[in-house]
Amino acid sequence: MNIALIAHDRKKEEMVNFVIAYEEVFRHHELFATGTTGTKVMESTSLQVHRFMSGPLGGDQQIGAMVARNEMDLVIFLRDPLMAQPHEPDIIALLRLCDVQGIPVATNIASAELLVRSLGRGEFGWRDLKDKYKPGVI
Ligand SMILES: O=C(CO)COP(=O)(O)O
Repeated sequence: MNIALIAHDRKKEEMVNFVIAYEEVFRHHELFATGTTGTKVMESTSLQVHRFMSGPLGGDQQIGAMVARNEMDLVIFLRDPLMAQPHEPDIIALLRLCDVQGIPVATNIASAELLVRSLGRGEFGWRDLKDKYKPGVI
């Protein structure tokens, strides 16, 4: 599965600790991240992460492009709900596209944990049918 990891600055330590805790699950998947988040994850784990640009410079939009093509299977986006971001429109756009495509997205650590445990149990097999599933078409 293709997994996106994104964390705002005050959530980066939480993201790194989370990825360390579930490293054995993440090891079996392709990881993508915004620039700084990806760097911090790679510095603290043995995982390889495809890094896009930093979020404020367009990284959220680059991940959004994969989401729009239904190429991302899970998005973990630890947002900072207490600090305004200069690229807020990009953030909203990314989350909107997750809803357009029906892609699982976690914006806090509790939801992330539930989704990653589900992933570890092999419960994301339905994503293999993604080419057959067209959003908005019943
Ligand atoms: O700003 C971000 C997401 O909106 C995160 O970007 P970085 O991982 O580059 O800090």
